[in-house]
Amino acid sequence: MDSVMPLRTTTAATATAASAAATVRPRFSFQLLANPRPRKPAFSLPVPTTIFTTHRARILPQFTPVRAQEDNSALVSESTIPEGDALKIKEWEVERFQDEIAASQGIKIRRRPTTGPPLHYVGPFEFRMQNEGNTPINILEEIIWYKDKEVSQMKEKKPLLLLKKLLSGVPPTRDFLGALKESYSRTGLPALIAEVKKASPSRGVLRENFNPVEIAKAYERGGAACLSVLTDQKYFQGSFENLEAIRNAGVECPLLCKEFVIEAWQIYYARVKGADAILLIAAVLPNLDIQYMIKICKLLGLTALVEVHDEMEMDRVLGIDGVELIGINNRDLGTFKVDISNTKKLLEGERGERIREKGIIVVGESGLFTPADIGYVQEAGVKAVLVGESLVKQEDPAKGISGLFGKDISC
Ligand SMILES: O=P(O)(O)OC[C@@H](O)[C@@H](O)c1c[nH]c2ccccc12
Repeated sequence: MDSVMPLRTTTAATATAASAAATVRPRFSFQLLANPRPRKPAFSLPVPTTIFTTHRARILPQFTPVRAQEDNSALVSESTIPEGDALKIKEWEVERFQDEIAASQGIKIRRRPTTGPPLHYVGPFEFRMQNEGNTPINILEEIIWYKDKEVSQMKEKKPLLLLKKLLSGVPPTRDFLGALKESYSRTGLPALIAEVKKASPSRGVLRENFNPVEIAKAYERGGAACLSVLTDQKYFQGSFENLEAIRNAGVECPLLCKEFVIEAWQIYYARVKGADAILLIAAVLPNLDIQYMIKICKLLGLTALVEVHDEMEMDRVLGIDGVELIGINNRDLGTFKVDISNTKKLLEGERGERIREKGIIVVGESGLFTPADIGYVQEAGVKAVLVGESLVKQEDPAKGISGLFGKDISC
C-alpha cells in the first residue's frame, strides 16, 4: 500500500484527478478522498494521483466532473478528458509500453519513475508519495532516472540540429578498435583502456588531487592504447569538459566517452566533445536501441563498446548486428559486487565460440589490480582490459601501468 504524506493540505481536486486516472488505467486500485482532512499527518492513497505527474512536468489534470462509484473508483469518458491531458496519458502509456519491451528482454532498469516523483503537486498542494514506482531499485536505476532529467535539460540548451551543425567543425575520430588490436599485437598482452576516473558511487573519491589532463598524459606515457573518460558529473565527478580538455591537450590515444547513454542525442554530444568511442550498457538499453545506436555510432565514425554483465545480456548482444567490441563488466552496477571470474564465465563454451567466430574483441572491465588478474582475464579470452581504480590511485599512473602488467608496456 502506498502512503501519501500531505505536506500542506489536501483538496477535493486530488480525488477528481485520482478518479479520472483510475478510469484511464483501471489496473490501479485506490481510494477517493471524499472528505479530505487538512493537516492530517499521513493517510493512504495508492498510485493514481501521480500517474499524470511525470518528473518532466507538473501536470495538473483539470478533469471534468466525475461520478463516484460505490467501489471507490469513478467514471470519466475519454472524450471528457482535455486534449493536453489525453496527450500526457498517451505519453505515459507509450513509456509503460517501452518498459514492458525492456522487461521482456530481462532489463530490470526502468527508464524513469512509473508513478511520478515522490514529491509532486496537485494544484497548489504538495504531496510526498513513496512507492515502488518512484523508488529506484538500485543505484543504476537511480543514475538512469537522474540522467533522463539531465539529458532533457541539456537537449534544450543544445538541440540535435545545433549539434549536427557543430559536427562539420570537429576533427575526424581516431580508430579506437584499431588502437586496441595494434597494442595487443605489439605487446602480446591485453590492450589497456586506462580510465580517467575521479570517484565512483561504490568507492567514493579515488584521487583528491585530480588533474584529468596530467593523468591522461601519464597513461599515454605508460603505454595505454586508449583512454576512458568518465563524463557523468553527479555520481562519478566526471565531466565533458574533462573529455574536451584531454582531447585538446595533444593526447593521441583514442578516447572512450564513459557515459550512461539513454538517448541518441548523447552520442552526437559525445562526438562534438571529442569522443572516439562510446559506452552502451546492455543492462539499460533494449536490443533495438542498441542496434539503432550502433548505426548512429558508425555514421559518426565512433566505436561502440557494448557492455554486458551476465549471460542473458551477452546473448542479447550477440544477436545484434554490427557489434564489434563487447565489454564484460566484472562489477554488477546494481549491487557493486566485483568478481573477475565473471569475465571467464561469460566467455566459456559456446558463447566464447560464437564471439571468436564473429571476430568480436572482448574487453575485461573492472576490479583488475595485479599482473595475475590481467593474466587471468587474458587466459579467459579478452584482448583488452578497462582499468580505473588501480591506476588512478597511483602517485604516478604511468608507473602504475608497469605495476599492473608486471612489465613496461610503453612504446
Ligand atoms: O575502477 P575499476 O574497478 O578498474 O573499473 C573501471 C571501469 O570498468 C568502471 O569504471 C566501469 C565499467 N563500466 C562502467 C559503467 C559506468 C561507470 C563505470 C564503469
